[in-house]
Parts: sequence; structure tokens; C-alpha cells
Amino acid sequence: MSNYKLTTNEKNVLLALDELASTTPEDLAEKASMKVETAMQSAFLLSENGLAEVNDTITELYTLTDEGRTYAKEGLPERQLINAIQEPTPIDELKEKLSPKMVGIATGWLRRKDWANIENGMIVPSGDAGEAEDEKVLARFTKEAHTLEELGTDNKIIKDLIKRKLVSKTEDKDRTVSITNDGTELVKAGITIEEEINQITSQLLKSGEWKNKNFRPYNIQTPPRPVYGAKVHPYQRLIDQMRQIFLEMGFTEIKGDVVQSSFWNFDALFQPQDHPAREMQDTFHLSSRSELPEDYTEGIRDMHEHGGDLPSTGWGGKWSEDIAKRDVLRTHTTAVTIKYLADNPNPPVKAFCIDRAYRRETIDPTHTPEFEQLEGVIMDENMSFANLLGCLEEFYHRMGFEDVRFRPGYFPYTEPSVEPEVYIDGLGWVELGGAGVFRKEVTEPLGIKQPVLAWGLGVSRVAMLKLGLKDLRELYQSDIEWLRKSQVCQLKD
Ligand SMILES: N[C@@H](Cc1ccccc1)C(=O)O
Repeated sequence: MSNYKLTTNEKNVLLALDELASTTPEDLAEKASMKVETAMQSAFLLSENGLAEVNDTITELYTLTDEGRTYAKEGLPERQLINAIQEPTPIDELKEKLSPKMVGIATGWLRRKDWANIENGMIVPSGDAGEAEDEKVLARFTKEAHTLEELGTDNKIIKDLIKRKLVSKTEDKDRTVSITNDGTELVKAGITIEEEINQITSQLLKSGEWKNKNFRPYNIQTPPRPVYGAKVHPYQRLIDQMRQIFLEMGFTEIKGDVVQSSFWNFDALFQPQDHPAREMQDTFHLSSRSELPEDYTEGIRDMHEHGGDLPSTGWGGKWSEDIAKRDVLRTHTTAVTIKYLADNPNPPVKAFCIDRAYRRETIDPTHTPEFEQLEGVIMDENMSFANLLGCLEEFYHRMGFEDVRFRPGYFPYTEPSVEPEVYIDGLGWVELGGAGVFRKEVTEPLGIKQPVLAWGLGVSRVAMLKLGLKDLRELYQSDIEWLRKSQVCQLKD
């Protein structure tokens, strides 16, 4: 205590305690004109230094249950039954008169209390049914909760009543704060309350006044109450980070509709009309229909049916306008970039779209029917496959993945096609989406003359890796504790 300096709050609490000697937190707070929390914080600090004492006492309280309250008024079942008979009476008769349940409860207690005997299906009163101890206790309940002393009984009777579910027990925590001898002596020796500075201001610094001021010391040992401020969801933060990287790499962000015609979602991407991905079990089909864009319909039909003017055979067969008109929830954000390219066919184009896509997946730890994709396109003269790999590698490096590789892949709209993968310690190579150079079958009917590099990357996969999650669903239905503890930024090591 020797070099312990009291804060103004502590002094005020100590003075209040000196007057009250022993008190509740609420009364103490009122006396010291503080909030209860503030007063108690000081009280604890004072108690750490032997000037005050904080004691918690637990009082056991007893309350009547609903059933207990009824019996307290109308009498216990055994009382009601014994009052109903003067002479030996058949049990069945009583069951009709009172109720089978009541008689069932009563008979056991009649015998235990020696009020009656059961003989040949008859209840035979013994003639001596004075007020029992438990009845006296029940009668003493005059308010909501009582202590054992107030009920004037021992544990045994109360325990039986609790067992009969007529009384329930609760605990009341009481906190008292009192001053110690050391505390009283300190007050006697005299306590002066001086002005104390809690916070330094620029005014104090500029004027030099701070030199003569008394600063409130901090106790850095006291753990503060944790404060969970509002913050951006970890998944949103990662999405923002990815967006930022593409913006920094000179891309323009684009947006598109969630509902797309099959035309833009599939046909414009040279996906054959009988492609399995278009089936009901893979795609969310809507009952609505969209008009086809006049400028491109013919070109797309020719491309599908016979390869248009290209040295390509197309998919053959008959291309159906009706199928192309069917609306779907976009199964990939490639629907957004391809439409954007059709609207902006002149180079250079560098665009990306980070948004939600929908597929009929059965929900499990690594699949959800809604998920985010990071889509991008580069269209310019002399763009090559190598530029595509370089761009994606750069993106993943900026996301903090050191090892990136590309495996050959297949998509109906790109050639060559690749699947980028990153290396994760403990997991190995993890596949992260698709990419490639758009086929001429895709670009030609839309009037695009330059090569187009394109990719569609899985965003939630990256988030799982970055956030260390085992279950994708955590991203969408997050545990509140996890959210509270999640970092708002990542420290570079
Ligand atoms: N659309 C593909 C990804 C992709 C986009 C662009 C080019 C190649 C592949 C998918 O959803 O998996």
C-alpha cells in the first residue's frame, strides 16, 4: 500500500464507505454519486489494497410452486381426503368424489402421517389427524420468497416439499461492501480530493498547464471489459481485398443481373443446348422468359449449328430459340462478363465482377447453392495465354499465396483452358476455379476481334483457406463468437 496512490474515484468511494460502514453496491454508488459500475471498480481496487472488503453472500430462498400455492389454499391432498371421510370408505368411491390423481397422491401420505390405513380397498381413518409440520410450513408462506429461518423449519420438511414439487429453491446473491480498519484509519488521517486529469488535451499541452496537474494513474493490471465494436464481416473483408487488388491492377468493376436468360448464361458461351450443366438438377430454372438480343441471335445460331464462317463444325443439330429464352439464376458470373464484352467490343477491355452465382448443390461443408465468383476478362491486341497465367499468378501472389500452378482444364468456351491451383501447407494443391482464352466460336458472333483472356475463380474457397474454416456454411451463418474474435486486419509476418 505504501506507494499506492488513490484516484479521486477511490477517495470518494472510501469516504462514502466510511460513512456507511457496510453497504450494498447500489447504496454505495448513490452515496458516492457515481454509476454502480464505477463505484464497484473503485471498491475492488480499494479491496486489493486492503482498504475495503467486497463480500458475496448467497442466500437460499424458497418459493411455492403453482401446485404448492393451490395446496396451501385448499389443503394437501391427504388433508382434503381425510376431511372428506368420517368412517371407512371405499377408495373407488373417493376417486369419484375427489379425483383418481388426488387419491393416488393422498394414500401414500395418509399412511406415512399415520392418519389412516388402507384395508381391503377401504381407507380407514385412524382418528388422529392433527396439523402436520409440512402444513404449518405451507401456511407460513406469506410472500414470494422466504429464507429457511422465516419458515421456521428444518431441512427435512423443506426437502420433502421440494421433492413433492410444491416448493422450489432459488439462490440470491448479495454483495456487500465494507470499509476495513486500514480504510477507516486512512480516512481519519485525512483525505483531500484534488482535481484530477483523466485525459490529456491539446489545450493542456499547448498551455503547459499539464505540468501542474494531477493525473489519474492507470491500473494496467485490471482487465478491461471486452468491447466488440462493429466491424466488417471477415468474408466481406476478403471480398473487398480481392476487389481492391483488381482495381489496383487497372480493372473496371462491372455488375450484372442475377436472373439471366439461358442465352447469356449458356448459348453466348458456346455451351451446347444439351449440355448436362443446363439440366434441372444443376441449374435453377425460372418460369420466366427473356427476349433474345436481335443483333446476335442469328450469329449464335449459326455458330451452334455449323460453326458459322469459322473452320468449325459447331455442335450440329438444331439450335432452339425457345431454350435460349429460358431464364435461369446465373450459374456463373461469366454471363455478366460476356454480355459486357458484347456491349463493349472495342479494345482494350479490362473488367472484373465479384458476385454471387447459383447452382443446385446439396448443402454440405464444401458446397452451398449460392456462392461468390471472381470473374474477369482482358481483351486487347496481342494478348496471349502467357498473359493470362501471369495475371492470375500476380493476383494470387497479392492474396498471399506463394505457390501457384495451372492444370489443363476444359470449358466449352475457352481453348486452351486451365484450372489454377495454390499450394497450402497441410492440404496440398487446392483447385480454385477456371480460366482460358475465349474460343473464336464465342467472340466471333459478338463482333469481338481481339483475343479475350477470361477466368472465373472460386471466392469462398479462398476465404476458407484464408480464414482457416472447415465448413463453408460458416461464411454465411457465422458463429457470433468467431465473428467477435476475428481480426480486422492481418499482421504481416
Ligand atoms: N465459368 C467457369 C469458370 C471460367 C470462367 C471463364 C473462363 C473459363 C472458366 C466456372 O464457373 O467454373
